[in-house]
Amino acid sequence: MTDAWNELAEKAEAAKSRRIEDLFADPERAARFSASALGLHFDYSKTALDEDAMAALIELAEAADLAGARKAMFSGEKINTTEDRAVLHTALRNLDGGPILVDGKDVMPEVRETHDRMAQFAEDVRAGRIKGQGGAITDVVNIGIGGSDLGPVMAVQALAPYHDGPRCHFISNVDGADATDTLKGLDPARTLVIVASKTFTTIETMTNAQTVRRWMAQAVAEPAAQFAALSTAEDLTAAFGIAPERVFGFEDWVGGRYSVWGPIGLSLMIAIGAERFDDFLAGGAEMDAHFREAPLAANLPVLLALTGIWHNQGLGYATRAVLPYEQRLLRLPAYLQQLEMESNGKRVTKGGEVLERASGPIVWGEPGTNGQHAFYQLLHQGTQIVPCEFMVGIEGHEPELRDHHILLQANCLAQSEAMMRGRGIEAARAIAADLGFSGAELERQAAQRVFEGNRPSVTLIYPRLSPRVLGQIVALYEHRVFVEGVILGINSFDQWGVELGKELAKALEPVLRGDSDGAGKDGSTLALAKVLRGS
Ligand SMILES: O=P(O)(O)OC[C@H]1O[C@](O)(CO)[C@@H](O)[C@@H]1O
Repeated sequence: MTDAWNELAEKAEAAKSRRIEDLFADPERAARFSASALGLHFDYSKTALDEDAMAALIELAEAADLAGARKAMFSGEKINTTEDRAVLHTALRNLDGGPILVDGKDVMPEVRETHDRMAQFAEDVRAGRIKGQGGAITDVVNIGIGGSDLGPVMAVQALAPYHDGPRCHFISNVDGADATDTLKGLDPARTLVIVASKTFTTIETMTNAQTVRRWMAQAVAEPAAQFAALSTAEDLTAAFGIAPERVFGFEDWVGGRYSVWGPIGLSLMIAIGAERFDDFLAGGAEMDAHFREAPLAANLPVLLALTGIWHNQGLGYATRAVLPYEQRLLRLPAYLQQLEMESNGKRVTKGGEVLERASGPIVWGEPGTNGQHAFYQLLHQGTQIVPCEFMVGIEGHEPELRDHHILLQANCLAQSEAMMRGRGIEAARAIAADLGFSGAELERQAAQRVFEGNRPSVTLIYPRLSPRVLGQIVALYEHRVFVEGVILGINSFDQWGVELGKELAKALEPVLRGDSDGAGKDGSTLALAKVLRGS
């Protein structure tokens, strides 16, 4: 691996003196630095990558035995080594596929059985065969956090044009404002509550679940009868009082941030129906097949990962902006934050050695065009370089508003063009002169209008954002994170970094209630607690 990393460092050093725009002297560059599959088109030509750098990146992937790691994941090996678990979210979308063995047992019959039970339940709710105590279900409230919230919330919003079921709402934050504002206006007697928690112990979710049950109890005789649960912990769902036929279980080989494909996706299934949910799964399965079969140099998740490695570990750019030009992908950046940062934000390798390089970028973003009127100023002229990932659909869902869509696409392309080309001092001077400035003032005004350019971006183009296309995109990003993790040598499937804060919060509760003096706590924490207690 060291040789491959050294090789990459050399290529990155060489690239620093290169202007991306100049690489387009090669008329074939856009074709050679892009790839298409399954109707998706990924363009990475507006980066400083050249053939040599690409070869070094592919070599890095090969040196990390990406092909072997991929095979291990898909075949149910326990690649989550700290928790001794297989990683098989791909099994949840393998409905038409063959057996997958974990500890010698085929997991597919149970996956299919749970999927079919979910589908029956979802369709019964949608058709009014499963009712609330005041009539047909009009609203569904999903209570969950992290992976038990972000996947469904992102997908439900992304697929709004396909909703024909009850309205879906989401409560995640332990801030009582979330439950209060979400429940306002809902009829408890016609609301289905889904408690989504892999562990069924997460404090935020359990606190919200108790609160919502009390809200429900004020209006109906049997509040628990209007609850369902999605969890691996069936003993705890029973203790909460949820009937077994309303519990949809899954195994520990589904990581929270990879769980939208199974029971955690129930709210999505109720919103869009079982058939369309299956299209979403089919899209994910198509991406799985592509990831397994396409050669590395034409493999979309691999290419996305390699451009990520190039920008973060190679060139040292600390953050990455995800910029979907699709308002319905409003929550995709938050979803990807968890997917990428909880998976790869690690300090040591699988073997426990401290990482020698950055473990992954800070991922952030907002839909365009809104972001253009907010933070793009820094992307264009700020002193830090932020590689951008643009996303845009060939078509929207509003054919009657085609003008809007063309404007959206034009803005998306204009931004990546502006980032790459910038605007030199001569052009800036001409603008200042046109505005009537001269002499020293002209120079001062012109300097403000210079864009250095040479800022890298990649662009993903997709057909209309249908359930199938969304499935492809989500699986694309999952595998991208996997590839990056393999190259870095880390375990992308545990999340020990979230534990310490949870433990400390538990210990601080009595301090904030005034039941403990917080002996052993630092001075700042005690002083802040005192201010919060108002004493
Ligand atoms: O589904 P659960 O067990 O409630 O966990 C919710 C989230 O909390 C985390 O464990 C992190 O705290 C995430 O990995 C997970 O998605």
